Amino acid sequence: MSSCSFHRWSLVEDVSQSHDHFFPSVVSNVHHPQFSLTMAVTHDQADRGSTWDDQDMSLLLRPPIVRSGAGALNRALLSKRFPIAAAAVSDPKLINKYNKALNSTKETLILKRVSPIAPHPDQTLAKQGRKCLLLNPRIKAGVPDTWGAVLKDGVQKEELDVVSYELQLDYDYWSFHDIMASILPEELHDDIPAGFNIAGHVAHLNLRDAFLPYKKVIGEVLLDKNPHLKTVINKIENVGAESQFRTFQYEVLAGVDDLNVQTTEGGCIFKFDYAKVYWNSKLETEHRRIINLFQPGEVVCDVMAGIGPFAVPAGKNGVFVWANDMNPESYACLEDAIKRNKVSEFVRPFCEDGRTFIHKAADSVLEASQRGEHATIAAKLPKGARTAIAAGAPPPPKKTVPIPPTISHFVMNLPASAIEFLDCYRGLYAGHEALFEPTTTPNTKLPLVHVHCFSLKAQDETPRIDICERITKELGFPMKPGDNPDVEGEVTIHNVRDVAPAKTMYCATFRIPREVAIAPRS
Ligand SMILES: C[S@@+](CC[C@H](N)C(=O)[O-])C[C@H]1O[C@@H](n2cnc3c(N)ncnc32)[C@H](O)[C@@H]1O
Repeated sequence: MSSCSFHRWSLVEDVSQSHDHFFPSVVSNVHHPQFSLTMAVTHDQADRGSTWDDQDMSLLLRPPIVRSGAGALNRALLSKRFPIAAAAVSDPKLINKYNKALNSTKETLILKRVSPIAPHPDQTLAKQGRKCLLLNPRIKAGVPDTWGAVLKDGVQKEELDVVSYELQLDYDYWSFHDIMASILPEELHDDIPAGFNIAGHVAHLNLRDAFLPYKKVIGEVLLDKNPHLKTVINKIENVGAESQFRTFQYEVLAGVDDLNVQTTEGGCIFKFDYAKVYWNSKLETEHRRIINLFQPGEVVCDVMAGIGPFAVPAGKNGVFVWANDMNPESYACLEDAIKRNKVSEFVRPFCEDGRTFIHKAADSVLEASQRGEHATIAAKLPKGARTAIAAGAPPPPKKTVPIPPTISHFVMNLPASAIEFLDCYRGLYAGHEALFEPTTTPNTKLPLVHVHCFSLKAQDETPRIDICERITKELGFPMKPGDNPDVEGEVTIHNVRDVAPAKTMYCATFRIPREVAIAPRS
């Protein structure tokens, strides 16, 4: 019954504008078309016999519906008052005792970013330092049936008084998602933009057509709710379709038109103009996964290195990287990142077509090794050495790390077309088969290739078969899905991320088959 009265104010106050999804169980007594969804949830909750916990309360106190998303953002309209009850304590010293007690019975208002302890709603008493505890919305000031034992007891002892309280929540309180749900039409709620690509201070959206009428408001709210952002842009053309370097056309939705960003990934700093080079913060996990496959002292060839999110952190780990990108702007940023992150002993930048670079890299690594090129690194200091050096002891001699003759890994992250570069591995080590097992001690394996690609999003074997067929065609050697890339002809396929409802980005890893690597170069 208590929830009835609660419900009544909800109706009076909210129905015209509400999209409140959660009401107490008796809501099913009310006949209103808006409540059909509500009832399903409510009954489920009644069945579970649950109380209004933290999550329920935040879902209960929703912002008003302001369907003005296509116009200017009017922050003032996002303010709303909620009539709730509060337990006013007769003596401020009692506030902690009752806060604890009412909290344990879930009778206080538990709402993120809102303290349940507030000044007394009566201004005069508030000025005297009187305080109150905000209560769970199911508790009504004038309805003792809704009070629990702690409240009843406190009132009886005259230590508490249950009073009406107006809780005001405004634009600053609501989350981005709350505000979007308030502003956007209901049919868009399932797909409210989330998980943007963020580069430094820039958030990059890729809004579906249905969201375009609301794009400016979306941009503004995003800026308001993310103080570290200064610019929100939206892609206006298809990535890759217009630029071989994977840059894109954009419009600024909110904030300053400045795409010169600085960001960190893998413990390294990158500075770049986001309009001119490729960067995708959603690939951080994939970058880390691949980097973790490399051993210090190995050589990696990053054929489409971009500004170096694989290469530069790998270099920091003591991995030699031949890093190439055909985009001169990316090359310039890569050079900058190498210097900025002090990895020039390990990372070498190149700017050419990956197709020609693959053979050149194998040759140039071999030549560098034969010339005895190496990195010189500071030796790891034993415990206490720093103090000894500071006191005048000579520092330990630097360590020399030789460049090995062969490449251990090739990375090819150009998912739209990298598979089409695989024919370039034919003849990679033509005339140099003695560099690899079984001739070598210890056994040197042929390079692993990690090639990114797109294929169908599917749970079955379809994408794996599709990818292996495409690899087979380019290599001229039969390749099939498998678990162990050390078995010649087997390809392990890692699901990187979904990029569209029916399209997934994968990474296929395989060892270059001997026959392919030692085939004569054409
Ligand atoms: C998807 S981005 C990946 C960049 C980087 N590896 C990363 O993970 O962020 C692909 C890169 O390939 C470069 N690229 C495009 N065509 C190329 C080619 N033929 N040879 C070498 N690089 C190429 C682009 O400039 C772009 O930087």
